[in-house]
Amino acid sequence: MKTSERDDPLLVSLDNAGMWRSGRWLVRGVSFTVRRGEIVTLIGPNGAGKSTSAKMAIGVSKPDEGNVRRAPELKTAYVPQKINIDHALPLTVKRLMTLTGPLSRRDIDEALDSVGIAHLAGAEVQNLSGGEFQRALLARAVARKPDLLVLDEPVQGVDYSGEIALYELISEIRRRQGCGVLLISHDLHVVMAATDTVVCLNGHVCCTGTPEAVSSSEAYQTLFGARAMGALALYRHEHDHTHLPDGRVTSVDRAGHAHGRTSVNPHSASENADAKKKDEQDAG
Ligand SMILES: Nc1ncnc2c1ncn2[C@@H]1O[C@H](COP(=O)(O)OP(=O)(O)OP(=O)(O)O)[C@@H](O)[C@H]1O
Repeated sequence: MKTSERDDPLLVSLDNAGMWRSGRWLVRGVSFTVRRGEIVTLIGPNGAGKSTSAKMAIGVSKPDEGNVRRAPELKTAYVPQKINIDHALPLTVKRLMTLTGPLSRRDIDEALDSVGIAHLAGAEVQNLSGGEFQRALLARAVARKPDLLVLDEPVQGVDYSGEIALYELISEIRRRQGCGVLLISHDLHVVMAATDTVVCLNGHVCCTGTPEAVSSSEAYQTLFGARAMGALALYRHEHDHTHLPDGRVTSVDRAGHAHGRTSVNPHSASENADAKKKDEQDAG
């Protein structure tokens, strides 16, 4: 369902949010919303401000301009990009679950079961595979039954088939718990198909849109397998603006005339290698 058609309760909304640190704008003009039951994916090159925007969304960081509004008593769970674990100390999966706060045995068992690793409760965290580790982190987050689940690069260190399985799991968690999901993706072009809204960041919101499943692409079916077509979607976006040194952007209309304003443009998803090349140039 498109975001505009939704009337589910609003969990968080960013309105022109910006953060100033170390003498520069890390991000500026960031606006998006996440509603209950909605999956919003932030994409963008390294350093684009994805984590910064997610941190403003959950209230870990305060915006220096603009507004961030959260639903009253919003319960968020955040799975960060990096977790420092001292591998010199033995740590079981079960213990990892309660490192940041107590949980009942039942909640632990249910959460591990829901992500398919109940059998690894007593396993040492340092021996887990990439996919198992990400599942353990997910279990720790969902055990607290959040309204908003924020996942920073949840498929890192996971191969494509593991990535597809994790995306299916995230969709299932959203369906079962009815929470909103804010996902940060490491990939500029492939997002989980269940994503309702993609927000492309590059210091500001470059564009937003709804991804469409690419079922006709033979190349992608070969690359990811038929099952992937249900879980992944390509996201094509065109950048039609120039970045200004103060963090603002100048948009350019079809006739090539420049306008000094922040641009937010909706685009649809489809396969396009040229767009990929252009994004990588923009990212540089
Ligand atoms: N507290 C801070 N002080 C100064 N600069 C910061 C701070 N936090 C982040 N940055 C910088 O802000 C920019 C955006 O960082 P952020 O982590 O949000 O990017 P990202 O899009 O999540 O990147 P990646 O894909 O590499 O994880 C980076 O250039 C980063 O170095």
